[in-house]
Amino acid sequence: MSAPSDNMPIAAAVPRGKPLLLRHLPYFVGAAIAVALAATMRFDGYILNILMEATTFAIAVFGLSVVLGLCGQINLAQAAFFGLGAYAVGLGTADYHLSYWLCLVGGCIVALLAGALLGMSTLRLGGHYLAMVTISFQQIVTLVMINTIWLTHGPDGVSNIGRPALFQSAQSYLAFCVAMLALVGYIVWHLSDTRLGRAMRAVRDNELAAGVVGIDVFRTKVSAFALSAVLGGLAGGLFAGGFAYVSPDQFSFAESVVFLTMSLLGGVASPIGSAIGTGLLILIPEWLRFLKSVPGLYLAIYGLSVILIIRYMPDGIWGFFNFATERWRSATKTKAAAATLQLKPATVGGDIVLDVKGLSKYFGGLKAVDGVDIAVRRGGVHALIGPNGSGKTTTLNVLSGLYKATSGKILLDGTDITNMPPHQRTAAGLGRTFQNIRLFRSMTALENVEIGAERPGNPLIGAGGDDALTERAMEALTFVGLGARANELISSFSYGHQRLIEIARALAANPTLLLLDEPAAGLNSSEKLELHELLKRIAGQGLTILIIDHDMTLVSEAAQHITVLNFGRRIADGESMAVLRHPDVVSAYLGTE
Ligand SMILES: Nc1ncnc2c1ncn2[C@@H]1O[C@H](COP(=O)(O)OP(=O)(O)OP(=O)(O)O)[C@@H](O)[C@H]1O
Repeated sequence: MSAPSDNMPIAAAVPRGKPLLLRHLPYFVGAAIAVALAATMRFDGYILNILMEATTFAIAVFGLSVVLGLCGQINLAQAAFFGLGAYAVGLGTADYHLSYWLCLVGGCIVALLAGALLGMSTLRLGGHYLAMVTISFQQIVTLVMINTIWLTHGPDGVSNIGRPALFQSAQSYLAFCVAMLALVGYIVWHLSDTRLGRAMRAVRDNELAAGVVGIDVFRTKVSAFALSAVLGGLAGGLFAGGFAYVSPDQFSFAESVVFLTMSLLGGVASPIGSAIGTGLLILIPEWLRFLKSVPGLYLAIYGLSVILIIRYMPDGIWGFFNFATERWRSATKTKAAAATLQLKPATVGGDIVLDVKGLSKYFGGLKAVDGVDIAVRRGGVHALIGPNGSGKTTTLNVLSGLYKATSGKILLDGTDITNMPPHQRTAAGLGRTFQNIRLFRSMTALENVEIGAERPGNPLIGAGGDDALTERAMEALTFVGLGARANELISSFSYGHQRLIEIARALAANPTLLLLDEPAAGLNSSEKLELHELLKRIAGQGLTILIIDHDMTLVSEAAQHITVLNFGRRIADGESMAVLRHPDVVSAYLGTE
């Protein structure tokens, strides 16, 4: 690993000195100029329509940058949510003569509810299943718009849609839409640095690890989906007021694909990318209009341009340029000293921190874990060993809630956690690392560890906010010797250092019990020595560790107590040296002469 020692005097930290609004002042100045230009420049009707379309579409595409870019969930029904907002304003103002504002808010609420319901019923599905469900929802909404003629006027659409009294002229309404775009853009841009935004990014990068560090994965996904839907609804409401006419063909599946293409083209991970993609997909057809005289040529060139951009810039145009400047920006972040990490594990229960009774996990007919008892004493290191396939990782997965136990009971510090989902177990004080490292790869080391520190119930963070979070994460990174590299992306760290970051992420959460799944796997001998030193320092602060490892030197030196599994059953348990000399262990695990 060769990590710098934990005595390194300096550690990098994100500057949070200036108040947020002051730091973002240039954004608001730029937005104010854009609104002023939209309100005062003289546009002809054609340009005004293009600008109105680009502005409202961009808000809907911002929704995709939340659900797809931040949270990694596909949504092929954004045009349906856009349509719900548009019809709420259209029908409300034209047929029922309601206030525009009431209809706009109503449309957002309808889209929000539809998004939340759709999300709640489908987000346990992943990947292509989710895509199919969103397509079906999109088709249902389109069919309702076409066929419920008594309500929607069917294919004829809704005309004479009203605008607010304050923005009656097309120009002033455009300025209002630009202001809304700037506001929504700011919220979406800032979202990724909030607790919810970090949770979304963690879910996108590694759903399993996100659950284990304390994030409620399902709730995070539903929130992202609902937020995306509400932005779709808002955009649709603004669009209806801008064009005074809506019809079902404007909100079809094809439009959802256009929204998706806009977000992918510009760079789905950022609202700036979404705005670039929207602008380009609206402008390219206008620029290529002169080609329409040759049948097919226009569409061929349009399609080819989009394919080329996506092929050579898979993260979109903004993602491409952003990546180029990322390393430079992380290198220029300011540095601040970090205090020494304090581990203050809770001590609610008695002498036994983890009490596992009769734990079983069957995969069909295979008894991977079969009636295992483990009692982990408070303080010190307890090892769980056994030959390959003996059930060690399965035991850890059942303990951390990734697998549901077939039978048995798990008590953590006196609390029964047997039926809790992973994030609740983390909140109860369980921390873990993985055999195959599971870090959030699009984030820096510091961001990864901040997410760990953020675990619900971490008494060391409390209401301390972002500064306390950063401080805690810096302390944990410095503790494992990587404080000076806090702002580097995960991809720039060696395998051994990534293991240390995973341990720092777990430590930042101040767990009651730390589960380490083969932390020495893939490390060379000097890295193993450093790991051993680290384990000693962790145990020295009173944190209890349950470790799985195949390295018998590490296990015998670090652990005071060992439990041995073979074919899913416990074959020995007790003080380390006695267990390692036990004849059953020698024959089953270490082999006989
Ligand atoms: N998700 C799963 N579905 C079916 N069988 C599984 C699953 N996970 C593990 N197993 C099986 O359960 C048994 C125990 O596997 P496990 O990974 O827990 O062993 P282990 O002791 O951790 O092994 P290793 O030291 O090689 O990591 C093995 O036979 C494995 O094939």
